[in-house]
Amino acid sequence: MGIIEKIKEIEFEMARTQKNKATEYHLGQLKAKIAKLRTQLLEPPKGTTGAGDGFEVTKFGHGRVALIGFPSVGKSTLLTLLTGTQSEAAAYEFTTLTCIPGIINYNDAKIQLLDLPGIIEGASEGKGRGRQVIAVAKSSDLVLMVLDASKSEGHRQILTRELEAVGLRLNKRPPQIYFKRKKTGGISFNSTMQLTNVDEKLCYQILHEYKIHNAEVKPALKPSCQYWRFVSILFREDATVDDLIDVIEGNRKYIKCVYVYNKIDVIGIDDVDKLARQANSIVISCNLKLNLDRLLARMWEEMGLVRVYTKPQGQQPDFSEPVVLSTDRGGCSVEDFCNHIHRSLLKDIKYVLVWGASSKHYPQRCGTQHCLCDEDVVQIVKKKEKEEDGGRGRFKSHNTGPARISDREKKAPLKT
Ligand SMILES: Nc1nc2c(ncn2[C@@H]2O[C@H](COP(=O)(O)OP(=O)(O)OP(=O)(O)O)[C@@H](O)[C@H]2O)c(=O)[nH]1
Ligand SMILES: [K+]
Ligand SMILES: [Mg+2]
Repeated sequence: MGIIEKIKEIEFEMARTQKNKATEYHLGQLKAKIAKLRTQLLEPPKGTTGAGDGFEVTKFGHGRVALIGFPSVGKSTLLTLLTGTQSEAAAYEFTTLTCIPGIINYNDAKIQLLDLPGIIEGASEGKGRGRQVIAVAKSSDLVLMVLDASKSEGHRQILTRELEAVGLRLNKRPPQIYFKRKKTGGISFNSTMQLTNVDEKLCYQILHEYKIHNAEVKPALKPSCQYWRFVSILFREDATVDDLIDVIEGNRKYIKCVYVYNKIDVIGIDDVDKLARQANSIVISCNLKLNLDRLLARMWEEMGLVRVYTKPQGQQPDFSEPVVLSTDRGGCSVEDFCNHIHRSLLKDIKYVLVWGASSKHYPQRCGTQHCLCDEDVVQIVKKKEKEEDGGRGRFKSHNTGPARISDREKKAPLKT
């Protein structure tokens, strides 16, 4: 029996099993079984790397966004509109067959946008080009799930399920469960609060499930797994069985997702209003070029991008080319900023001067752990270098609290 058939069989068994206190352990075990099979399914066939056939696109710019959706929802039309790169759009399904990259220039940053073939139910099991598309989604920093506003709401659930099946978790943070394998010492199970979903017995049962798996199936694949009998687990929140399995599997990817409802030109205003009010959703029309600026602003926000402008000592800030950091990836502390410029810079730094929303006064003298905000200006003061004008920057005299550097100030010369 193939892996997919095995998954189907267990799913069938789960559907038949009543959900109650008595069956809770059995259901938990079945869930772990499915998770293990899905992980096996993700391993590329022997002798291949997994991607291939036009889907290998080099990362570029300050972040990567993937367009995921059913066929003919308008993904290619959207890519062409936002990036200027032509991606063929047509009224028939599966017009796009590979991954087409484009670049969005926004706020002095470059965002890589990827157009992809449409996916359908069963994509996670390899239907169509589902597996390749999902692999690209996993490599991105943000997923735009493009939906046809005139079609069934069920599409959103189907796609979410397909992505979940391969270990993608949308708009969710990793479970607060500490999980560590040990070489000796048995299993220690602790929690910082009352647990309502998982108890010690269920937890042991799930672990047991994994031990058996690793004894039977090539332990060489994951050498560390032979020690899974010895683990320490600490629940820091009232997590579920699914959360526990996610932590044990350890290969989940937590990605933000914005649901983009396209083609609102063909539905009524009441329906548009309903869709627009849903969480993590935005409504657009490619045909009427409606709301595309809002979509860009939303992408920027979700990616947590932060522009930092450098100001050399005694000179005007360089507003032409920011250092772009991300709060989600890599962080946006002064240390991250310095590492971005040059790896050896950090050890030479005495402190930095910061103007902008993150500083309490203008300029603020900050250490390397200070967190920077979008559009801050930073001057690096190295060891043995003298502080310029003793901090009497032009912003200081009329500072009234945290504020962004305005466009007017960017254009005006900065007195130093
Ligand atoms: N009414 C309307 N039609 C649109 C809109 N955006 C795209 N379309 C049409 O929808 C059809 C499909 O557009 P595509 O951009 O090819 O869709 P896709 O999602 O890339 O499709 P596949 O590559 O086949 O998965 C085309 O006929 C477009 O003209 C829109 O905002 N409103
Ligand atoms: K199409
Ligand atoms: Mg297309």
